[in-house]
Amino acid sequence: MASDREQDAEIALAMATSTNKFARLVRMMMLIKRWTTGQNQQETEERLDDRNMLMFKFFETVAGTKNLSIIGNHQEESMSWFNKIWHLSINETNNFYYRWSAIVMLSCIYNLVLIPVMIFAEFRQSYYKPWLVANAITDVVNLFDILIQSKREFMEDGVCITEPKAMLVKYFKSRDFILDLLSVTPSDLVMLIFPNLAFVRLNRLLKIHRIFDFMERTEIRTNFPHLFRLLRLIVVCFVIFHWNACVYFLLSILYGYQDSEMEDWVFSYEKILDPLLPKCNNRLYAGTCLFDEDGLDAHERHTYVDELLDFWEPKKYVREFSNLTKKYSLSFYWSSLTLVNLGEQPSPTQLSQMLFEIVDTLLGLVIFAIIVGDIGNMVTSMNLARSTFEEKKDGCKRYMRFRKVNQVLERKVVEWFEYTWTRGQAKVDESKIVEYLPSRLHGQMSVQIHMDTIRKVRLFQDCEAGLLYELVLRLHLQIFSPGDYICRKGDVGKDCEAGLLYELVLRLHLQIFSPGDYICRKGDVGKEMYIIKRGCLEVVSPDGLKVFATLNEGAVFGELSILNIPGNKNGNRRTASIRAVGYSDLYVLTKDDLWDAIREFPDAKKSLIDKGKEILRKDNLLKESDDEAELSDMEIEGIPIEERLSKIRKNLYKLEETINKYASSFHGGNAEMKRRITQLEQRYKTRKHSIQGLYSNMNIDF
Ligand SMILES: Nc1ncnc2c1ncn2[C@@H]1O[C@@H]2COP(=O)(O)O[C@H]2[C@H]1O
Repeated sequence: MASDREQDAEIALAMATSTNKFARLVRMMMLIKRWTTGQNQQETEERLDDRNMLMFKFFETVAGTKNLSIIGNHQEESMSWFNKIWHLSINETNNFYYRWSAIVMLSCIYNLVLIPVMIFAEFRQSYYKPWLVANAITDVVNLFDILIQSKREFMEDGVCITEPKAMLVKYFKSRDFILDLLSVTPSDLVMLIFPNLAFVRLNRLLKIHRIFDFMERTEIRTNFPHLFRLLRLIVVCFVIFHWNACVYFLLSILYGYQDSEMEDWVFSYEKILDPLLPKCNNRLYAGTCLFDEDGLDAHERHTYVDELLDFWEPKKYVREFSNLTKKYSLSFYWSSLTLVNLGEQPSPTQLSQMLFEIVDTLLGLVIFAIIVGDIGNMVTSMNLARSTFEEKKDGCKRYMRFRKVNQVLERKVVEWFEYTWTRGQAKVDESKIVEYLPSRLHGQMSVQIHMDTIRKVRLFQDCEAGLLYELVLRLHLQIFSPGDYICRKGDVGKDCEAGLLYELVLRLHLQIFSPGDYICRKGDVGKEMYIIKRGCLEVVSPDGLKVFATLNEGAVFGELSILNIPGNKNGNRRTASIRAVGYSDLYVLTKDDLWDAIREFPDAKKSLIDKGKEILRKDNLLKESDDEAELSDMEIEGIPIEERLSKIRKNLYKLEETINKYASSFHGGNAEMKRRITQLEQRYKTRKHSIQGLYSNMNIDF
């Protein structure tokens, strides 16, 4: 029969691999049953008896096994309790540290809220003992936090340091250690003599930075950043209002609020009376519970006010609130009104009251500005994706109307916008994310997203993993509208003219010229060709006096100098000057773009060159030659041989630079490595005995 352990392993394995939910549920039940009937009791007891393991198990339970590490894990069983704790290291990016930060944050917030509340005598009297117990718990958390902090891994020269002593030294030298130490100083002992002096615990607030630390971590982790920021703002406002309310009440105590009246600046019971409520529900029992005003003028109520009071006297009751509630709520009300600069409270009469009001007003202004700014930022960033999308969509619509795009195409574009928005595609800018991420992470992400899809492609099924990885990195998503042709028969060879025109159109961009502007001058090196979208242009002599021809909408010019026509007497120089007559909109196509496009269309290229030759021949600018066939292939390809050579030269320089860079970084790395090995050797020499002791404890031959 298989052992319990083997059976558990089998069950667990089956659970992990099974896709059937019901089967998983049944197996889970079996496991729980086996556990509750104590089949593993002996094993469990053995484990619990092992005191050495208890402490580590605690960490394991809170953190999950993967979150903590012990140097030399394989020796874990034989290590003593102290050794296990000593060699423990905590990575601050893992879940354990995050959860622990949450506990420390709660303890800080507890102190932040409860310390000033002790100003209220009623609270002190009612909750003194529970308060002391809770204080003790938070103090234990703070003490334990010192241990956790001293076990935090850190980075040095890009290396994660997990050596116990190094972690300890790093923490002891830090500012956090001083704050942590001061915050656990037992200042509460003063309360043995003065039990009401809750403010002696103020040193606990030195750990307040842990609240901000936790908030930062949460902001990075959360999937609802806006909601989190809103909650954070509310909590911060509450804490500030709360402290201000407690200080207000402290001043009220100092000025003696017991005999104060409605008009006094300090707290007064007269300002917050218990509310009077009707005993009966006047909406349900209108007949018996509502004063009958039939035949009376409701505007003249003062004439029958006594009657009204007599009617309500037996039907009313007082909803009593405790003094603590009244004191706190009125103080909080005062504090919030003052801090948001609404005022409307009795004016201060004493110097300290005035100072407090001034400080509050200034603080209120700052808080108000921060709140307004924060909420403004939040709203802007919440709507950023939407507004960017709207801007693009509206811009596109305006453009289509301006360019008089037909309605069918316009509708299609709008539908495409709608589709990309509803599918979430428009809400993220994938290209920017790719730019931002390091290439390795981008690779991992692409593998996650696309690998499943690419594996399904029959063509790639037997490919090496490396090739698939390379392919996945190069994939990008494109959305097509219903009815769109993704490709058409005959596109593959790319030798049809329509295909070339399509390629060219994609590369065109618009330029507008003013009347009298020269688009190009005779003798310039040609780098672009032009298509007239709108306007009128003239082919003129270099001095601009003689007009050879007029070019109108739809005409093309500037192609002769960029086609590299074999035998062109002007080479790559302009054969004439072109001047705009009125405002002219021209589509510009660069030489590189033209050649990029026509390289794939050999027939179209030949016909373009032939047309160019015809024009040149007419103007006697073509050098007819029999050995045309001998012309360099490279020249026909579009890039003259000199240009190619200079490109090769440039690439060689670049290669040389890169090799030099890598060589120098290799030498630098070597030196650094040598330095570190020497350092390590020195460290080993100074701590030889302790290291040998440690390894002998772990039963490793040394
Ligand atoms: N006589 C002409 N009639 C019309 N267009 C011309 C004439 N001569 C030159 N061109 C155009 O003007 C352009 C000037 O630059 P390119 O030589 O590159 O190409 C030239 C032709 O496209």
